[in-house]
Amino acid sequence: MEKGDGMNLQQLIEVLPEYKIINKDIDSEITSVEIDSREIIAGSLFICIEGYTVDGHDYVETAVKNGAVAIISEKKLSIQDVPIILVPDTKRALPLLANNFYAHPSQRFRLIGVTGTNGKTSVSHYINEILRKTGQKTGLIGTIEMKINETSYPVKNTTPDALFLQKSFNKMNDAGAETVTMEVSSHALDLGRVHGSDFDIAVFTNLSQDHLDFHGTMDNYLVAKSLLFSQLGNTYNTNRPKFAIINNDDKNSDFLKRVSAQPILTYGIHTPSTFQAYNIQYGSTGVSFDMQTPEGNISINSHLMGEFSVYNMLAAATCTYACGIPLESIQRALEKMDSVKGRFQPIANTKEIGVIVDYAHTPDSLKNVLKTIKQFCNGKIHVVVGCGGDRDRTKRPLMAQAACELADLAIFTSDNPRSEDPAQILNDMTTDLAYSNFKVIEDRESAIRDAIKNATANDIVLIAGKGHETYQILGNQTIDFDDAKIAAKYLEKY
Ligand SMILES: CC(=O)N[C@H]1[C@@H](OP(=O)(O)OP(=O)(O)OC[C@H]2O[C@@H](n3ccc(=O)[nH]c3=O)[C@H](O)[C@@H]2O)O[C@H](CO)[C@@H](O)[C@@H]1O[C@H](C)C(=O)N[C@@H](C)C(=O)N[C@H](CCC(=O)O)C(=O)O
Ligand SMILES: Nc1ncnc2c1ncn2[C@@H]1O[C@H](COP(=O)(O)OP(=O)(O)OP(=O)(O)O)[C@@H](O)[C@H]1O
Ligand SMILES: N[C@H](CCC[C@H](N)C(=O)O)C(=O)O
Ligand SMILES: [Mg+2]
Repeated sequence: MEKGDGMNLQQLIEVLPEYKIINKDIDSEITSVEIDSREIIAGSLFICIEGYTVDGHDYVETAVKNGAVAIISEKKLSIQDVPIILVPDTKRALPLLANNFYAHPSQRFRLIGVTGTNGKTSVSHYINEILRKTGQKTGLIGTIEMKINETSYPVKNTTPDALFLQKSFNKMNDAGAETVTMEVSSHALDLGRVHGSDFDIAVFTNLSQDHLDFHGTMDNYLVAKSLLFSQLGNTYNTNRPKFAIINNDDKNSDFLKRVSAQPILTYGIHTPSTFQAYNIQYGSTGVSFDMQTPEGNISINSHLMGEFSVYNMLAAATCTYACGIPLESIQRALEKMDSVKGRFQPIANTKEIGVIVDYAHTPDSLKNVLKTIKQFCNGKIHVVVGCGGDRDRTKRPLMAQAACELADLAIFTSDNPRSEDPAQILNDMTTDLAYSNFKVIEDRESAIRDAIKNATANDIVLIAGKGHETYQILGNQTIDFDDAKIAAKYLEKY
C-alpha cells in the first residue's frame, strides 16, 4: 500500500512511548486515522480527543458502528469488540501517529513556519508568491485557505490539528511540493498541533496584545510563540539548512534569539539588521524603499501600503533569501505583489471616497492601519469596527481607544459576537472611553451603510476586523456576510 493508504496497527503504534493493549490482538490493517467519528470509514483507527466542547471518548460506539477497527483512548472504555490502546495522553499520541501513518511527510520538503500577532497571513502569502514566481511547486496553509500550487482548499483554523496537518502535508508531497509555508498560531503551538512537523525556517513578525483569553498573560503568549523557535530543527536530522528569521525592531527579538539554537537572520527598519529598509517613501498608491541585504542593496517600488507592509516585505525577502532565491527574483516579485484578500483591500467605486476593508482585529494592527491612512488622507477618516465575542475581552477598550484617537469618527458595531451578547461587547469597548467622536450601531450592515452614506469627497472609510471573512457568527447562527460586498452595495446606492 502507498503511504497514507494503510498500515498495520502494530507498526503504527510502535512510535508511542507508552501504551497498554486492552481486549484483542492488534494485527489489523488500518485504512485511515481519524479523530472525528463522522469521518470514520471501514478499517479506521479512531483517536479519542477530549475537546473544549465535547469529549471524543463519548463517540467510540458510533465510531465502531461506522467501521473503526481500533481505538486510541486515555480513558477506560466499556466497549469490547475492538482493540483499545490505552495511552496517558491522546493529544500527545495524535501527532506521533499521524506522522507515522503519513510517513513523516514534512521531511520531504522545506517547511517554513510564520508566527507573530499580526502579519502571518500576509507574510506567508508573500513568501509563497515569491516562490511560485520562481517556478517552485508549493503548499500554503493559513487563515484564508490551504493551497497546493494553484488549487485552493477551505480551512477551519489558521493552523489545523495535527491530523489534518499531516494529511495535508502528505497531499502536498503527492503534488511534488518543494516548499510549504504555513502560519503557526500561538494556539497551535500551545496545543501541540505542530508537534512532529519538521520546520526548516521559522519567521517571527511581531508581538502585541491578543488572545489573552487563551494565554492569560503576555509572558505566556510570548512563550507559546517562542516554541516555534525552540523546536526549530530539533525534530528530525534532515540536511536542509535551518534559519530563525526575527524582526529586530520588536522588543521580544532578543528573547527569541536566545530561544533558538539555529542560525539567525534579522530584518528591521529602525535597528541594524541583515535586511534593513531605509529611504522609505509613503505614497497614496504604495510605498517605496531601499533594502540593504548581505549581497548589496535593492530598491522596491511596491503598491502595498504603509510601514507594516514594509515589515512584511522585509520578512518575506529575508525568508526567501534564506531559501536561496536570487535577490532580483525577490525584488521583481515584491514589486508585483498585490495585497492579500481583506488586507488593506480597496473597494473600487466611482465616488470620490476611499473605502478599505482590512482584517485589523487587534489594538496594534488597528493603530497601524489608521496611521497608514492618515499619511495620505486629505479628508476625514471614518472607521467601522467591532470586537469578536468569546475572545480576549481586554483588547476591546484598547481597540476602541485606537479608533477614536486616530480616526475622525468611529462607528462601533458587531464583529462575530459568537455566544456573547453583542450589546455587552460594545459596552466593554465604550464604557471607559474618554472620547466622544464615536457612535454605536450594533447591526454591522447598518453601520457600514451609515459610514458610506455620511462620507464626503476625499474621506476614507475603513471597515476593520473581518477582512476576507464571508460570514458573521451570531450566537449559534452563521450568516452570510462579506464586508466588501456590503460596502459595494451601499457605494452603488449612495
Ligand atoms: C478552542 C479550540 O482551539 N478549539 C478547537 C478544537 O475544538 P474543540 O476542542 O471544541 O473540539 P470538540 O468539538 O470539543 O471535539 C472534540 C473531539 O470530539 C470529536 N467529535 C466531535 C463530535 C462528533 O460527533 N464526533 C467526534 O468524534 C472531534 O472530532 C474532536 O476530535 O478542535 C477543533 C478541531 O481541531 C478546532 O477546529 C477548534 O478550533 C476552533 C474552531 C477555534 O475557533 N479555535 C481558535 C481559538 C483557534 O485555534 N484559533 C487559532 C488562530 C488564532 C490566531 O489568530 O492567531 C487557529 O490556529 O485557528
Ligand atoms: N506586520 C504587521 N504589523 C502590524 N500589523 C499588521 C502587520 N501586517 C498586517 N497587519 C495588520 O493586521 C491585519 C491582519 O494581518 P494578517 O492577516 O496578515 O495577520 P495574521 O497574523 O495572519 O492574523 P490572524 O492571527 O488573525 O491570522 C491586517 O489586516 C493589517 O491591518
Ligand atoms: N484568528 C482570530 C481572528 C479574529 C477575527 C475577528 N473577526 C473575530 O472573529 O474575532 C481569532 O480567532 O481570534
Ligand atoms: Mg492569519
